Amino acid sequence: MNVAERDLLDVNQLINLFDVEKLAAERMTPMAYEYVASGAADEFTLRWNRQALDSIKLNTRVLVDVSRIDTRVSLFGLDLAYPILVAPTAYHRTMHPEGELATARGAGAAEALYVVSSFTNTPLSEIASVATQPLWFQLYVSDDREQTKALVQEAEAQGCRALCVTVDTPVAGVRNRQQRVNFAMPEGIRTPHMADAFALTKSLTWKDVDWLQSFAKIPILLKGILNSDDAELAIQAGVSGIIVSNHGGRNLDTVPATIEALPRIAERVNKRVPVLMDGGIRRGTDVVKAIALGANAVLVGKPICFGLACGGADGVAKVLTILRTELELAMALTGKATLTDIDQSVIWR
Ligand SMILES: Cc1cc2nc3c(=O)[nH]c(=O)nc-3n(C[C@H](O)[C@H](O)[C@H](O)COP(=O)(O)O)c2cc1C
Ligand SMILES: CC(C)CC(=O)C(=O)O
Repeated sequence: MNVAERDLLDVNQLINLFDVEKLAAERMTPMAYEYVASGAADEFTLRWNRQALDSIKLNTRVLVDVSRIDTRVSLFGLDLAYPILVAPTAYHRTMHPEGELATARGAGAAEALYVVSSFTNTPLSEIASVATQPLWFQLYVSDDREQTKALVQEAEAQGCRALCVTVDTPVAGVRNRQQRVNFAMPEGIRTPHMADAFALTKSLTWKDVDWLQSFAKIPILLKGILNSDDAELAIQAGVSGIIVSNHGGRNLDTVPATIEALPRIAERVNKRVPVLMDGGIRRGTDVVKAIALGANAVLVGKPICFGLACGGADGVAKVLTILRTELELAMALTGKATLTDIDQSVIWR
């Protein structure tokens, strides 16, 4: 049996996103698994992201015509089939030999937008050449601002439709589980767009946001906002969108779950720009909850990595298709035929 056949066999057995992680744990090197699965320090935030979503109850309406469920959403002029994006995650060749190429193919097959990390193991030009759905680019600003400017221009040249500037990582968090396995790039795997994690700048400020906007030709979103005052500053700075994120619990431990931070940020933003959210989204009902509490769309990180590890492009597509299908079922069962119908009334108070 070749790798592709084995991947497919396994992918067909996956029923939900928790199955995907279980199989991935068997399939990945311990180093790669720990890198993906772990959170910072004592992993309170990592757990809270899930617990907070689980603890929200849904309020249903019956006798609503749900024969046509419409999950479409428009973001910055892009029409997406459903409001679930592939979050930017680093180092995909540590998870599957085809790395980011498989991720792009899987996202394409599942009609999902893929946000490509600055820390790819594959040149962006190659990823763009296999992508069949829009790409966005996640930008890490490095100490060398000329390198950063060249990277933005490369992302634009490769057709990326927006930039997600990550603002929650002046340093990576206390990642004890990564330390225990001495996480490092395996021999022969490179990061063509970033020297290494030490190149990240610690001096990123609102001035850099102005600077990026002075030459970027595509919309800029700030990824990693948890504080509504920062959301306000982001809007004053003129950014096009906000991503509420705690980096999947990987940076500062004991910050709140993103679903807890989302409502106050959404309230402050008051629809002036789109608000996206990530962290712990594993079920279609989680997507409904995020939209009800003010998100225009969500992103998923770890499940995509695990899907990739289980079955390359097919695994990525499977994760997205499971989540999309669950979202459609959750909408039908709550009596919400379109995303705009999903408001706070769907949350049980
Ligand atoms: C393995 C891994 C690598 C990540 N790499 C990046 C990255 O390069 N840039 C970035 O902005 N966020 C990165 N993140 C954070 C994700 O974009 C996202 O915020 C987070 O994974 C969402 O939470 P979830 O994994 O619970 O879905 C990474 C997350 C994981 C799990
Ligand atoms: C190189 C790392 C800082 C990439 C990242 O964002 C992560 O591992 O969470």
